[in-house]
Amino acid sequence: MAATSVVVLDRGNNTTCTINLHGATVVSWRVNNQEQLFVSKQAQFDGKKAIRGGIPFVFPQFGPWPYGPQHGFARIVRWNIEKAPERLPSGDVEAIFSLMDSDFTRSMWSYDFRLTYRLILREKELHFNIAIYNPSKDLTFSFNMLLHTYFKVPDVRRCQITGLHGCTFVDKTRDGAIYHEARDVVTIGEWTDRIYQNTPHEHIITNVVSGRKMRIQKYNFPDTVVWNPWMDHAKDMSDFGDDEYPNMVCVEAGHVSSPVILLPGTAFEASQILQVM
Ligand SMILES: O=P(O)(O)OC[C@H]1O[C@@H](O)[C@H](O)[C@@H](O)[C@@H]1O
Repeated sequence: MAATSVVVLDRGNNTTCTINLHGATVVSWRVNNQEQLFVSKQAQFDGKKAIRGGIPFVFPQFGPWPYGPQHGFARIVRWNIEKAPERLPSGDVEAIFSLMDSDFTRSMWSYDFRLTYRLILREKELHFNIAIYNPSKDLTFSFNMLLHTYFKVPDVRRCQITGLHGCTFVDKTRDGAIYHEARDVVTIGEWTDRIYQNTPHEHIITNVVSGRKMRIQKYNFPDTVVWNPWMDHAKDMSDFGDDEYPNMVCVEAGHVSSPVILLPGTAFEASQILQVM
């Protein structure tokens, strides 16, 4: 892809965030030169499919979709730069991306919409503010949305995820059966694909890169999806190495168990903060 397809937020001190306009996918977040996100060595950047890793933006559908591609169209279309990276008085760096309906999106989903995605890079944090506006005078639409974050980890088997105790979850590895999470912390040792529902605002993942912890804070994202394809399902993906599954965990803030219903002339906002602890 052309160099202009990538936008870099540079806070200094080797702390950067790189966004590929294809899907407004965050493809790198470095804190003091340490990469925090996993991107597969086999990820494709040809602008044809979603980028395998980083933070793909899932909208307006989560999962298979009869009218379009899995996880919707937002991750496979080119977004606009609404505001190029700019340093704030605090020293933090902000950029804003946007997406609106086009012939392509209306061929799958016949609604007008305005989506803005504001990113702020702080010293050890990355902030995500999302707003979706329904400009119609009379049509209501509904959608799902999710930030499909791939965290880089040295060994997923050593990670613990907090904040899921007591939550119900849909287990996609067991035909969508519903269970109750009894564990204080969730660990991963097999193919995992779960939609935890009504989760709290905060999760912590232990043993991410450099043995540190990652804090996830989320607002207006009632669900948390936890995914790792493990060995067998890694093989099913052409853009994911067979041996890469130990080095990633997806912990995804989403609004996916129930749709967001957006009345004409109204907006929906959601946000996430990632923090290296
Ligand atoms: O291969 P995709 O379309 O990027 O999806 C990856 C995974 O994304 C997860 O969020 C889903 O829960 C999984 O079911 C899915 O396999």
